[in-house]
Amino acid sequence: MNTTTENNKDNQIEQIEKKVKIQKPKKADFRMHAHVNPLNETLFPYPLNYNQVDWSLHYPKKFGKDPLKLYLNTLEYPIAYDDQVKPEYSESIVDFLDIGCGFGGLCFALSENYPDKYTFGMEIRGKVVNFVGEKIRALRDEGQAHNVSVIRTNTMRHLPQYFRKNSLEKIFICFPDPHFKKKNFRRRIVNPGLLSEYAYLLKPSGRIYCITDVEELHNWHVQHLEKHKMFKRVQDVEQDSAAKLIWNSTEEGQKVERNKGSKFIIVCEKV
Ligand SMILES: C[S@@+](CC[C@H](N)C(=O)[O-])C[C@H]1O[C@@H](n2cnc3c(N)ncnc32)[C@H](O)[C@@H]1O
Repeated sequence: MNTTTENNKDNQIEQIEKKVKIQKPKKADFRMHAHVNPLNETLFPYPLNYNQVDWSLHYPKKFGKDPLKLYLNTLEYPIAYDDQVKPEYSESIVDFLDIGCGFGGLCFALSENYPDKYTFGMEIRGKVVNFVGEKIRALRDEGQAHNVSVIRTNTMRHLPQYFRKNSLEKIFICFPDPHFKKKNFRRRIVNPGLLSEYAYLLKPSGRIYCITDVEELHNWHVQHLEKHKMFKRVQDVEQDSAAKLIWNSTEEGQKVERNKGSKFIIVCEKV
C-alpha cells in the first residue's frame, strides 16, 4: 500500500471514529492512464476459485456485519478475497455484473434502481476502482449503496474464479475499449471464447448487454453474439429497463451524449 493510500485510510478511520460524515471522492484525484493491457500477467491478488470469495466483505449489511468498518479494515480495497476463510454459499450472491465498470456510474444507477439486486463492478485500473470503493463507502455512510461493490481484477483472465455456473442475471459491457488495430483484436472483451464464459456464468434467460459508440465495434459485437450458439438476440430492447439505464448512466455514455455521438446497443439472452 502506498503512503497516500495509507494516509487516506487513516483519515477515514478517524472520520468514522469521530462520526464525521465521510466525504465523497473527487474524480480528479483518481485520474490515471486510459489503457491497461489485459493480456499482461495479473500482479494483484485473485481467488483460486469462487469458494474463496468472501462476499460478506463486499455486502456486509446482507450478512449482518458493520458496513463501514468491515469495508475499511480489509487490505487495500477493493477487497480481493480472503484465503483464511473458506466461505461456502448455498446461493449465488451477485445478480448484476458490470465488466470494466470504470468510475462506476452504471453500478450506482443499478444499485438505486434495483434495490433488491446485488451489483458488482469489475475494473482493471486500480485508482479508478479505489474511486468507486470510496464512493461506495461515502454512500453507505448515508445509508445507501449496500447492494453494490467493486473489485480490481482482469475479467479476461479471472471471471470464473469469482462466480459459479448459471449464477448471474445480467452482464453489462459498456463502452469497452475498441482496440482498433487488427493485431489488438484479441484484447477485445467480447470474443467467441469470452462469450462462452459469459454464457456459462449467466442464468438461463440471463441477459448480456453491449453498448458502444464505435460502429465498427458494434458490428463485431453483433457478429459474434449472433453467431454464438448460447445467445439469442433480444428484439424489443425498448421494453428492457436495464437497457434504458445503460444508455446514459455510465461516464463514457454521458461523454458521448455531450459530444452528440451515436450509440449502438445489442442485448442477448442466454438460450
Ligand atoms: C472505455 S472504459 C468504459 C468504462 C465504463 N464502462 C463506462 O461506460 O463509463 C472501459 C473500461 O474497461 C476497463 N477494462 C478494460 N479491460 C478490462 C479487463 N480485462 N478487466 C477489467 N476491466 C477492464 C478499462 O480499464 C476501462 O475502465
